[in-house]
Amino acid sequence: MSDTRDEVRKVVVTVPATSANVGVGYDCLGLALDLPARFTFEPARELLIDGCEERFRGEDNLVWTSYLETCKNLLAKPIPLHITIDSPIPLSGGLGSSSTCVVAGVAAAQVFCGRGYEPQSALEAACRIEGHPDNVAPAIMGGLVSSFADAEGTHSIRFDIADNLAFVVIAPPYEVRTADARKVMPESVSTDVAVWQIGHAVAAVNALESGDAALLARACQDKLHEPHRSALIADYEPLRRTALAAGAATFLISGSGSTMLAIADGKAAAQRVADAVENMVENHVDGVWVRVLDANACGATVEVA
Ligand SMILES: Nc1ncnc2c1ncn2[C@@H]1O[C@H](COP(=O)(O)OP(=O)(O)OP(=O)(O)O)[C@@H](O)[C@H]1O
Ligand SMILES: N[C@@H](CCO)C(=O)O
Repeated sequence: MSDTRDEVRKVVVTVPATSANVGVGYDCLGLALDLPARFTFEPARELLIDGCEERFRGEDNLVWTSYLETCKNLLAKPIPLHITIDSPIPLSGGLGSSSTCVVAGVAAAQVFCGRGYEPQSALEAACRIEGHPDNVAPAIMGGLVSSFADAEGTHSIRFDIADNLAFVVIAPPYEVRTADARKVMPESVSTDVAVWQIGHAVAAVNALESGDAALLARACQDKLHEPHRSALIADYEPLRRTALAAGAATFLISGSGSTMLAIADGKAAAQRVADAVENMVENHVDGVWVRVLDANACGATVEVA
């Protein structure tokens, strides 16, 4: 087993927030948003983690465990690190906060093990740790990514997202556990639903790439998971009604929730949607976190000093 290299003084990994599923692409599609988490790694005498909540500062920190796992797979002895986490991504779930931690830990291990950052092997390692590609793939590659797995591994295909589309992330102040959101999924679906999903998913990818907001509105009509999961988000219906009435082209559950995502044609339209959901009088959601974001095109970046 080789030693990780101690001549690297500092590694800074920046990873964007991501929104998995994009409505009709359950467990396949994901897109990156311009809301980056920044992780700084410096060699230290012993593990030290700061910048995050106290409960995440121990040996079970996801950045650290992803770093250790990757060092092990690269047959390198891990060096202790001082990890500083600076993340604006809400923990309430649905914006890929765990994927940012996994990608950062994997990338840091590659650099400290002397391999240099390799996005393709980072993607494979991060998929193994996270268990599914729909957040880690866009977190690494940026843009919109469609993934599928076969006997040879995971294959991720990247698409650019049109500049005119703007994203409104709406995070209510409560969590939906992914395990609970997966429990409500049907065990099987009819051929009609499968055909509906395939046609709509292809159209949704085209609409996001071309910026055709009218097509996006038609295409993002999910029958696979959202009808079952929307009941788990207490404020889903009033938020959806308000966002669509204010001009959103479509309104989706981001990942497994509880965050929701409205997509609008242009920043001004997106801001109107954001203002409408923040200022709802009837059914007002106390503590809702709302941001207007662009798509992120470049994915994770790694700087080494
Ligand atoms: N800023 C952070 N600092 C430390 N740990 C974090 C941070 N953000 C996320 N985590 C880790 O990731 C876990 C959250 O993962 P979870 O999959 O439940 O949410 P998510 O990634 O936001 O949701 P989704 O996968 O649906 O987008 C936390 O419990 C913690 O272990
Ligand atoms: N595709 C996953 C994302 C959650 O991490 C789901 O919807 O359950």
